[in-house]
Formats: sequence, C-alpha cells, structure tokens
Amino acid sequence: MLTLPAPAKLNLFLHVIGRRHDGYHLLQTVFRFLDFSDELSFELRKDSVIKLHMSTAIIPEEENLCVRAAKLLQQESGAAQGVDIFLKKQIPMGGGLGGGSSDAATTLLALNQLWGLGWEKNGLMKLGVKLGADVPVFIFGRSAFAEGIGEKLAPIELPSAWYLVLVPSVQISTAKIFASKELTRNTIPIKIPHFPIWQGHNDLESVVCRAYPEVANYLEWLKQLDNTTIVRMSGSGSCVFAEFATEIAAKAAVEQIPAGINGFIAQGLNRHPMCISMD
Ligand SMILES: C[C@](O)(CO)[C@H](O)COP(=O)(O)OP(=O)(O)OC[C@H]1O[C@@H](n2ccc(N)nc2=O)[C@H](O)[C@@H]1O
Ligand SMILES: Nc1ncnc2c1ncn2[C@@H]1O[C@H](COP(=O)(O)OP(=O)(O)OP(=O)(O)O)[C@@H](O)[C@H]1O
Repeated sequence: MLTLPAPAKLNLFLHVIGRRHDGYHLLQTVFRFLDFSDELSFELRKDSVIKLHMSTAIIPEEENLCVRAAKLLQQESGAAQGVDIFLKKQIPMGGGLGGGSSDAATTLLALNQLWGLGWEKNGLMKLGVKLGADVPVFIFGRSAFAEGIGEKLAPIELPSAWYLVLVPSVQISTAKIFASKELTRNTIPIKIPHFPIWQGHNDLESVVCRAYPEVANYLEWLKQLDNTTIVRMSGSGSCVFAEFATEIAAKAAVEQIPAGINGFIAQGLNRHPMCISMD
C-alpha cells in the first residue's frame, strides 16, 4: 500500500487577462501549496479494474477526478494493471483550494510509479491539463507563477508565511463564475519577477461576492484583523484567506473566529510534500 498526500493550493492573486477561442480564460496567477491535504492510498490489483473507496461517496465514482485520472493514464499508457484507491477528503470541495485537481495529480504520480510507466513529469503535466487547468501545478511540485490557462509554469520562491483560511458553507462552480457577464477579462498583464504579490487582486472575487454575500462577509471579517499581509479569495472561491508573516499572528487570528464560521490555519509551502520522492 502506497499512501501519499494531495495538498491544497491558494491563488495568491488571480488576474484574468483575456480569453481563448475555446472559451477558456487566460490568467496570470501565483500558486502556493499548503500543509493541509487530502490523503490517498493505492494498492495494486491483479485485474485491470480501477476502484475508488471512500467513507462517504461525495460524487459518483466515475466522476471522481482520481478515477478519471487513473483511467486516462491506463488508456494512454496501455497499462494492463488496475488499482484500489482509498481517498480521505479533508480539503473542502468547490472551495477554490484545488482539492480535486490535487487528488488527480497525486493519482497520476502514484500510478506512474506503481505501474512502472517511467513517464517524465512533462508528459504527466500534459495529460493532467486534460483533467483540469489546476492539475499541472500539483505535478510541477513547486510554488509557481502561472500563465496560459494556468498550465504555463515558472517556479518562484515565496517568503515563509502562514494562512488563516475561512470556509464558507457554499460550494462554487468554477465554470459558472468564469461564464459571468460581470467578469473583468482585461486586467493589464504584469511582469511577475518585479511584481509585489500584495498589489495583485483576484478578478473572480467581485463576481463571487455579488452572488454569495457570505463570501463577501468573510472577506470583510478578515480585513479587520491585525498583522495581515494579504486578504483575498482563492481561485473561484468560496474559500478566502489572510496571510501572516508569523505562526503566532495566524494563531492569534484563528482564536478570534466567531462561532459558526469554519476555518483553519496552514503553513505555506514552496514544495509539494511529495516533491522529494518526485525529483
Ligand atoms: C480558478 C482556478 O482554480 C485558478 O487556479 C482554475 O483556473 C480552475 O481550474 P480547474 O478547477 O482545474 O478548472 P477546469 O476543470 O479546467 O475548468 C472548469 C471550467 O472553468 C472554466 N475555466 C477554467 C480555467 C480557465 N483558465 N479558464 C476557464 O474559463 C471553463 O469554463 C472550464 O470548463
Ligand atoms: N476527488 C475530488 N475531490 C473534490 N472534488 C472532486 C473530486 N473529483 C471530482 N470532483 C468534482 O470537482 C468539483 C471541483 O472540485 P474542487 O474541490 O477541486 O474545487 P475547487 O477547489 O473549487 O477547484 P479549483 O480551485 O481547481 O477551481 C467538485 O465540486 C466535484 O464535483
């Protein structure tokens, strides 16, 4: 049995700078991993079946991104073996933390190893983007500045930071937010090496806040905290976060969360937790 983490990510900013002919949006964003993860275990099977095991089925098995990733890799590589996948979810779904994409990436990395395929990272990333725009960065394995639809990645080293993440009770469809008429799609492109992250913004934030007042209220609450360096929404929401330079400051903030609001603190990582075995 091989057990591996699938970490959450934050988009420290997310600028929408245009749109492709197929409707996908051109972005500029910074991805950062968190030490807050789902857990996946993999066990080889004697037959070619791909089977998912979860304590509570959140969505139909064949729609789960782990199963879709495993089937796609099996199909593209011609692997004859199957696998039992055991998934423990911790990352909120539809929260903008990339949980489904991270589960898919960990599955591709694990099966490349277990099935003895020997694919390079680049090949796995190209396969990954077919499953979702957020999948490649989890295979890339480093904090990154991303362009294109989120798949053109350049590594960056970010200063150490802790994050208070608030989890509104709504799940948000990424496709719906990108389809909004109100979305600003013409943010002026920036040159990342010289761009201060705190000056960035998330173009999806105002669209989400209008449709989901709970998200707007959570952001307002974070903004009144002391010692924050950034307060923003991640991805297409619903989760919002505040960045702190020290763990002490993040812990002081988490203690102030009003009853009934769900949140957690996590450290920002510059490497995917599997990175040591991946490189
Ligand atoms: C918002 C982000 O999380 C930021 O990292 C990602 O851009 C979304 O990545 P994801 O969840 O992996 O998204 P996908 O599953 O590829 O796309 C879901 C839907 O969002 C829209 N979409 C997604 C990414 C992108 N760059 N432009 C888009 O317009 C498309 O309508 C697509 O059908
Ligand atoms: N293993 C999985 N974990 C979570 N969601 C999954 C999984 N497989 C498929 N999904 C589907 O994908 C949708 C988006 O899931 P996810 O939790 O990754 O959203 P997200 O964090 O908003 O994504 P992103 O930030 O990449 O837009 C879910 O609503 C669910 O229908």
